[in-house]
Amino acid sequence: MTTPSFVYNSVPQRVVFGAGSLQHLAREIDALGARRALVLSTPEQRLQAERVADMLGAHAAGVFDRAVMHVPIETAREAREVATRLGADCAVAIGGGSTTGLGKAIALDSGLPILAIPTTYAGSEMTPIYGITEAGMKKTGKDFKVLPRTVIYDPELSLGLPVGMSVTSGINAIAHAAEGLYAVDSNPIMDLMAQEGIAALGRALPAIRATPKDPDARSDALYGAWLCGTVLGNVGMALHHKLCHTLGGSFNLPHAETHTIVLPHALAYNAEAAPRAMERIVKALEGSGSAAQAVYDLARDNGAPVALRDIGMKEADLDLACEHALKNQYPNPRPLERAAIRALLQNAWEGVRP
Ligand SMILES: NC(=O)c1ccc[n+]([C@@H]2O[C@H](COP(=O)([O-])OP(=O)(O)OC[C@H]3O[C@@H](n4cnc5c(N)ncnc54)[C@H](O)[C@@H]3O)[C@@H](O)[C@H]2O)c1
Ligand SMILES: O=C(O)CCC(=O)CC(=O)O
Repeated sequence: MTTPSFVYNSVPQRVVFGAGSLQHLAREIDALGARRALVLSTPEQRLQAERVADMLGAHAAGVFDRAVMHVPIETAREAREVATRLGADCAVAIGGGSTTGLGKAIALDSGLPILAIPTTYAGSEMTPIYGITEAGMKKTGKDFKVLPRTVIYDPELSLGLPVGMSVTSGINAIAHAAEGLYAVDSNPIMDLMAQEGIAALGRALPAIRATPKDPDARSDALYGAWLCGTVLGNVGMALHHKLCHTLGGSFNLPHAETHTIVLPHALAYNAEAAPRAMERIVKALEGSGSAAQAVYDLARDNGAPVALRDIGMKEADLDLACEHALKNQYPNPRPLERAAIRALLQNAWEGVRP
């Protein structure tokens, strides 16, 4: 096989990886040239945020603990005001995609550098993509100002991530890599990262289910999340991400669970149009059937939800979801066909194995 032509953009970002790597926080803040860090978290992770602020000592400007999913504009404004009032010259985001997303909303406005400390596998820390919700509509955009300058991946911080959330968050990460493998602007470097990322999560999730505090499995999962997040940040996403964005944004479905349920069906939809991508997914997951089945089995066998009806989606809303998904055209290996997408949504709602 000859190597195809491609464009690859490399972006400067520093990653510090390993159990206990949070101990290097002060050094990393110093390397950013920052003096006063505003620490961000959700209310649930306030204690972790306070620990981070304690480690920063005089370099902590304060803790803002009101991050919530999908970054409501009101929260973003409040956090921006707090950052200005406290004279922060850097934001430290400890948590999942919601907290990193809040840091991005501050950076978008002020250019403040972000140091991200991810504790889920969503992968936002590796992307220049931001999302802000205003008047019930989530808008996303891309700006390199919001890409965290430094990321500290410390698997010890995710030891307490509940098993259910670990599995769905891990499959959210797999979705980034899977769609990266058939992206219009894919490239061989991202393909390598995608396959390696899927394989790491495919190994890690069952191990986490068996032993939630297994340090090696947590480390493997975070490594996979890093690789998959990098793919999301570098190449364009397709039908699957569009569907999840619609289902999350318009029907208020939970983010990682929605990804987990929809991915097998989106892969089945694209299977014939993207055979090489499917082969790589099957290989990474050591599956015996199709890529769609391998992802479905990973979810089902590890206790994750497999049906949209089980996470609050109404059957009566499937037509509207289909309309939304067809509204804007976007690249996808298989053309967007109304009847087939409606069938995909029905299958995902019922939770049938593709
Ligand atoms: N911009 C991007 O590139 C990108 C990528 C992926 C996801 N996202 C966004 O991120 C959001 C979802 O992020 P998420 O799935 O990470 O969920 P989340 O950040 O909302 O976290 C879910 C819950 O888990 C808690 N939590 C996180 N880590 C924990 C830990 N180690 N132990 C115990 N509890 C923990 C959080 O405090 C929160 O209560 C969505 O809004 C999504 O759109 C953005
Ligand atoms: O930051 C966002 O809200 C958009 C990117 C995103 O959520 C990626 C995903 O669907 O996992």
